Amino acid sequence: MPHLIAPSVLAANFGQLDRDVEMLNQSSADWIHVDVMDGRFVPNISFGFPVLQAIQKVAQKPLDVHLMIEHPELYIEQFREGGAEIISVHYEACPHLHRTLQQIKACGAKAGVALNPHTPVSLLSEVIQDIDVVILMSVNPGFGGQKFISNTYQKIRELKALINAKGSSCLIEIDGGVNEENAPLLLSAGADVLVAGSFVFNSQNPTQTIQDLKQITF
Ligand SMILES: O=C(CO)[C@H](O)[C@H](O)COP(=O)(O)O
Repeated sequence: MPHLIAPSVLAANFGQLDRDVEMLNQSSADWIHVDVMDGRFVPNISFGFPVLQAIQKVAQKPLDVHLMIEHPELYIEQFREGGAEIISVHYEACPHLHRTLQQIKACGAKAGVALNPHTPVSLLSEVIQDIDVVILMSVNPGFGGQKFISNTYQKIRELKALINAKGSSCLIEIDGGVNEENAPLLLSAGADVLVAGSFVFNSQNPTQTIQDLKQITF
């Protein structure tokens, strides 16, 4: 499967969100990554339902919603109604992860689980067959523009081995500090989806930057 690119609108210009989402529509982006932060699970607050709905009105690509929130199970249906096609919750925020994954699937979305940098992939061993996407955080969640954590390469290889061992079809998504230098290494380690925020939106030509990420061969 060719790899997927999911630009993160966390790094977009919120004063011109329509314009930036329209740029993503016209680009070779595959998904639109939407980071929801509650100021409790992570030390930052991004946005919630009204902004998601504003994105949904314009977006013509699947919305990949990454919930960096406590008690995500309280809001799954609302995020689905807001247009989320992929809903990812954090392993660290879900004491009843299996139940939360079933809840996400029951409302018709793809189910994702995100792991903080310190969380081992082996903890997913009993649920990997129930997961559509694992997000490996390659920065500590909460802020865009941080430095990539290089331990991620090893985690990708471990996760790939777990996926293969269990016969899962789960995708591996990498989120945080992705750029043109680490992207080929991430893909060769086994990543399927690359999230990129600052690298895309802070570039001179975001459309071209997305195209460059999409065309990486390794
Ligand atoms: O989940 C996130 C932050 O918690 C962002 O999606 C991630 O940091 C991407 O931004 P950048 O590419 O700027 O690192």
